[in-house]
Amino acid sequence: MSDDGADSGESGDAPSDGVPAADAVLDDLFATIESRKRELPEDSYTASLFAHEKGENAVLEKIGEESTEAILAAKDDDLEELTYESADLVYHLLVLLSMKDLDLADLRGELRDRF
Ligand SMILES: N=c1c2ncn([C@@H]3O[C@H](COP(=O)(O)OP(=O)(O)OP(=O)(O)O)[C@@H](O)[C@H]3O)c2ncn1[C@@H]1O[C@H](COP(=O)(O)O)[C@@H](O)[C@H]1O
Repeated sequence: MSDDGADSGESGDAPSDGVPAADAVLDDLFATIESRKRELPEDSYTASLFAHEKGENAVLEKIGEESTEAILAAKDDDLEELTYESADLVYHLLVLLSMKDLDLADLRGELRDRF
């Protein structure tokens, strides 16, 4: 996928305030993650995952934690918390895909092939 437009809401249908439209948010988030991987800015949490001394274990641990938190929220029927933890989980999964040089096209292709 293209790395252009990372962080600037340039997916074509973004509002002028730079926040991506809901249907573009995964693409814009992934473009931002790819940009952080490339540029490694010091103040970026995403960049800290790519540069972490634990290597990929840092993001794998976060995926484990966020999965557990999502499960606990579901067991509690706490839908707001489930949504919040699911967003944390998806974000960290996208970081993992990027770390492994996969992208949203790979994920979309796999899901589409299951229809
Ligand atoms: N979507 C996310 C995102 N989701 C989660 N996180 C971070 O993931 C970390 C999760 O930590 P924790 O497990 O402690 O979760 P918590 O929410 O703090 O607390 P609990 O889940 O334990 O209740 C926090 O530091 C969050 O800030 C994210 N950090 C960044 N992004 C996106 O990435 C973009 C770039 O961010 P930077 O790399 O920081 O510039 C941002 O603009 C966002 O769009």
